Amino acid sequence: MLTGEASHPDISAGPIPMPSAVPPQRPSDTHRTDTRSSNTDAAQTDDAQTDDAQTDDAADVAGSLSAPGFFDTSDDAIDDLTKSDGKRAGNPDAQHVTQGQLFETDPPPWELTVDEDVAVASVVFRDAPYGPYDYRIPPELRDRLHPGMRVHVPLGRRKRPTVGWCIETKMGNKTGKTLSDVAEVLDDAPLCDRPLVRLVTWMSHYYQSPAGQVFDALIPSSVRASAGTRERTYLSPSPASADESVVDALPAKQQRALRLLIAAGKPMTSSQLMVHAECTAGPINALRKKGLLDEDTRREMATSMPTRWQTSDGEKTESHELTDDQSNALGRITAALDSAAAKTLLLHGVTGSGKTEVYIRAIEHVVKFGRAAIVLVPEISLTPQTRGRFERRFASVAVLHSQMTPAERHFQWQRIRRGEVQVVVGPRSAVFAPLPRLGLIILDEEHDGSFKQDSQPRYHARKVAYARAQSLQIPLLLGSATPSLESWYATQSGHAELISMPSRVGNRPMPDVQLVDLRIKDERSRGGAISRQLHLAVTETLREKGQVILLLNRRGFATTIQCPSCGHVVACPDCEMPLTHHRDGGKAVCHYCDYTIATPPWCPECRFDGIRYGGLGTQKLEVEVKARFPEARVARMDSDTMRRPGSHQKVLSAFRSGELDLLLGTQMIAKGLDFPNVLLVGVINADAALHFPDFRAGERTFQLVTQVAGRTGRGNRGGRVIVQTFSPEHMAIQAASRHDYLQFAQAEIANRRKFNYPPLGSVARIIIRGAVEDVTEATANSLMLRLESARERLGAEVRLLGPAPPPIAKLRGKYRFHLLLQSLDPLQLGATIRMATKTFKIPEKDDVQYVIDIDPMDML
Ligand SMILES: Nc1ncnc2c1ncn2[C@@H]1O[C@H](COP(=O)(O)OP(=O)(O)OP(=O)(O)O)[C@@H](O)[C@H]1O
Ligand SMILES: [Zn+2]
Ligand SMILES: [Zn+2]
Repeated sequence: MLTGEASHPDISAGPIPMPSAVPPQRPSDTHRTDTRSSNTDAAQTDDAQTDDAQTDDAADVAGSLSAPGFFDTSDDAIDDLTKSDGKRAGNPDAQHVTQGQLFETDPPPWELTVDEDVAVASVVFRDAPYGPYDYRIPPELRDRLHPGMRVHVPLGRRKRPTVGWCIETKMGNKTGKTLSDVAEVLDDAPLCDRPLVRLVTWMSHYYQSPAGQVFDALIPSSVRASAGTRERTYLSPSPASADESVVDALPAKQQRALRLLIAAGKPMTSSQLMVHAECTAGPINALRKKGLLDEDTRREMATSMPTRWQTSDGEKTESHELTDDQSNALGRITAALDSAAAKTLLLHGVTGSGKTEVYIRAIEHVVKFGRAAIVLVPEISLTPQTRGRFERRFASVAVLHSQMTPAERHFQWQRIRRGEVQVVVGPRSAVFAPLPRLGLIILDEEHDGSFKQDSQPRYHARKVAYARAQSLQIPLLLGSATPSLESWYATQSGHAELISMPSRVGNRPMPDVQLVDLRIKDERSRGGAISRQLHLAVTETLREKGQVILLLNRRGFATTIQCPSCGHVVACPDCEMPLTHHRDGGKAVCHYCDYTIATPPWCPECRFDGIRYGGLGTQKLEVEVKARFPEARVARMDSDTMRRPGSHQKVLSAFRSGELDLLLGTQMIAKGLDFPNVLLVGVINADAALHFPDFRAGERTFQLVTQVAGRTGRGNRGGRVIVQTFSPEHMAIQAASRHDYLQFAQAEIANRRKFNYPPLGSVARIIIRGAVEDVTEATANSLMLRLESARERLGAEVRLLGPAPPPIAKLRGKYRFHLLLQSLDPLQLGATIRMATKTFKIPEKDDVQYVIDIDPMDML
């Protein structure tokens, strides 16, 4: 039984298990949002803080909230997140023992004096990586300040008060020092509840990102800035107007307005009064000047929110009778819900097996008990189709998406927080939706790369969802036809429960996949991208009035612009990567930084007239398709054609209604689409991503090919797939062609085991960037030395690689180097980085920054 609040342990009660320090003395005002730079080491303070760096570092490592790895860690780590950790917090001389006695600490060498009568707030900041720092709460602020509110406090030598977030209030100053006072409380009510505050501190620790930045990711800026509210000035009669003789001496229009306002008995805005008194602003302003009106300015919620989304794309309301696979899956999910345990479930259902219906039924079960659910989807799947499916089945759905205005975002956030919403559907940031009675978190297409944020804090929504579900003791449901190896491995190691849906709804067969070997000359088409076989298949499909999807995962027209005479390749001056030629507008564009120039008509090096466009992008494919199949109605979908809000849904509904015959595009056409009349899917070049210098290259290729192949055979007319490749024998492509996830997963796990790559071990990456190449490299080298010595001091088993230039060795004018860390134990890995960077300083003149990326999803 899913019961009420009581069955969910209250994790909000206890203090946050992170050590506190006094405010730093040498802070920095010049911190950049996404990076640690030269002098940001705010925790670098006086006396005991640095006297014995080893004790201090180790205490920090151990006393902090341990970072749970994704499934692959001991339950102790999770306990840290779920339990109020009273025995640790504020008791720095306790013996902190984590895995394998690794971080046992000596008692600190100084005596502590505890002042029990002082009310203390622990505060974290945006640009101070360490902390929290303790401040005294003056008596007049004691009742007003709660965790989750912002405060103004003095920080180091800064002249102006700094904004910080209060994460804990407590009695007793245990720092042994005199604390500075909280200067001001900035919010009337907490911006997030205790469990979310705890999630922030966990994320800050695990991702090694300042907690203030994590708060910024958690709370929409419009909420922080209280956008969506507006100031309105209300008018009421002033005391002077009580004198009848004064009122009578007025011009007629002014009299009428004033009498009306007195009669109304409640304040009005001047525009309301103008309507009622049928006058212009003139008489009202005159009354103001005479002091006959009192003004009161208030901030109010703007009430009605316009929405720019259409809700339906013509699909009928559906409530299917469940297939056997679906009922079995639902049964196991409801069992998990009823057990009120923090179970992780992986729903592995082949494409078209009806996973969405299972999600909806599971949420119905949650809603029945007065609870709510979050459904995370890849941003690109936030189509009206997905949205409609949820909106038709639940009374109150909040859909979050990136094209919302700040006011809309604010409005939805408030609704969610007030408990008015049953289901939140949104991309990765929706994992933070402040639902007061959350009962289930779902990640659809859980393997999708968009769940990882590529700016600070570099979190993965799956891991954050896992942490949030654990802390609330609720189930986490992951769903995919091509699960990430992380989630798959969790089912093999007993950390997650596997639920399989091996067949399609209605027992439809999986589509036939045919591989075309592009190494064989006869298979390639002369001067084109479409092989003979694919050409034939498209022709047949169009003749049968079926629809076609063609996947090419590269936008633009030509991917290199090269001089055949001297060999010069036109490249980005800031990134040194080849520019891509875009035919619309004749532009050459850098796909890494958007640097754009007019495509040069001759070679900029040798002036040779006859520069060549090599490589294939979607624009060139579109030209070829239109030439080969002139009668077909074709649309292209990639991030160039889909810039305008709504263009995505426009093309998809045209395709659904049969106004288009052929859809070509990048991976955005590979996901989630459910169109029964698609009889053919063509993959133009399956190896495009296969030979990337990234251990996930095979996994990505398998996922992409399997997912796009899954777009066909979803109706009663069958479907087939043609995959063009230069590597037909590659395991990922072989497995995808047979729809054999298991074969792929087993072979790939074996590959990863050789190097302890995730999911077997953990990886972190540190990117160092700067304007001067050798200074940047020298910084990378000295950071490496620090990592080596931290590893030694901790006795941590961590492999260190680098520094080396990554594939993108220069980006936006900055040289880049990276370091890779690898370990079987995420705790040791995190601790090594923490110790190495804690006191790492880069001289300001070097202008070098570094970024820590825990569990990186790409190595570029
Ligand atoms: N029990 C059912 N009976 C009939 N049709 C169903 C049933 N369940 C789902 N469907 C329909 O089957 C189609 C496929 O379902 P859905 O899109 O949920 O599959 P999926 O597993 O999410 O696939 P993919 O991973 O490819 O996105 C949809 O059109 C859906 O309406
Ligand atoms: Zn040339
Ligand atoms: Zn560039």
